[in-house]
Amino acid sequence: MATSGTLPVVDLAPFFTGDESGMARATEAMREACHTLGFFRAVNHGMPAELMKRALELSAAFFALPDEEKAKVRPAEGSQAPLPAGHGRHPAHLVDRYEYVRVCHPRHELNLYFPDEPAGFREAMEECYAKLTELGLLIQDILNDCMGLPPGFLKEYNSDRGLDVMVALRYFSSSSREGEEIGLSEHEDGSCVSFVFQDGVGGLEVLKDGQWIAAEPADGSIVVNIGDVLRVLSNNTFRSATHRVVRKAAHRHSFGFFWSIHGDKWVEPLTEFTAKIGDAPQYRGFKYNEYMQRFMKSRTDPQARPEDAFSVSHYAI
Ligand SMILES: O=C(O)CCC(=O)C(=O)O
Ligand SMILES: [Fe+2]
Repeated sequence: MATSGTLPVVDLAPFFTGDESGMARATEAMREACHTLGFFRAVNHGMPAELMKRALELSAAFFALPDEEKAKVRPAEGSQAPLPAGHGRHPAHLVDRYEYVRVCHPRHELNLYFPDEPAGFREAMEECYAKLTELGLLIQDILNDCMGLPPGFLKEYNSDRGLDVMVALRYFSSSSREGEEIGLSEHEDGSCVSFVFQDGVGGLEVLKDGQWIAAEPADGSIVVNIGDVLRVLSNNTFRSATHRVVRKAAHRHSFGFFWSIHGDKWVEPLTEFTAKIGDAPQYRGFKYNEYMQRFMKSRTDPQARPEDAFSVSHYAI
């Protein structure tokens, strides 16, 4: 399989030109990547390279503002919002070293804290959100095929876009002090599927067979990874790989987009991966909200010790 850096590459161009045999090849490449690594690099994905570059530059300009400016879009301490939009930083007790601006769907009432500065940042974020949503729909359809599900199954199961979230991130440049190498600690994503585009600095790494492999930056491409929801639905056929970000000599900027599901949805291994093929389910079912709350708490709760970290294996049978 083609690789760029170390990730498998999936060329989505055929889905825009209608080339049937190209679509079949891309679907096969995606299936293989989801089975073996849970990560791939999408190219010709429909998201304009100019937009990604502009959004990354504007986010860098935002993060370079003095803290008083960034504080204007920071939710109040103790905000009750489930996913407070706006500016924030890694929890102080963690080894992680990053800051972020989180936005929900542009029409969502949680977006109370949306930066006005620098000029054009808000518009670029909204454009990215819209384009990533289109890409999410396309990838979801292809994944539906990869999983051998009835046509339109995932689209119907996951028809609510209210919990999707986009995050502009800045990881702080490395420090010479020991124990401070990490930008974002190792984790699996709680999404259905996640999307990342990044500047040229690098630092995203994926765990494969006990080895960290670098997801090197490649201009214009988007890193796509499987989250825990698809891992459970597919009864572990699709991998939701552990990944992390290590700090580099320069600040690193990236955008993450997390394609989620409605909080009331029930998540359990689908019969296509269990009864219909004579396999036992490897997870018991759960309501997505319950999982998400525990997942978020494990990543942000100041009391949490790393060894207490919650993961989807909590539901493993
Ligand atoms: O910034 C990145 O490259 C990855 C971010 C990530 O893994 C996450 O936010 O879950
Ligand atoms: Fe992640």
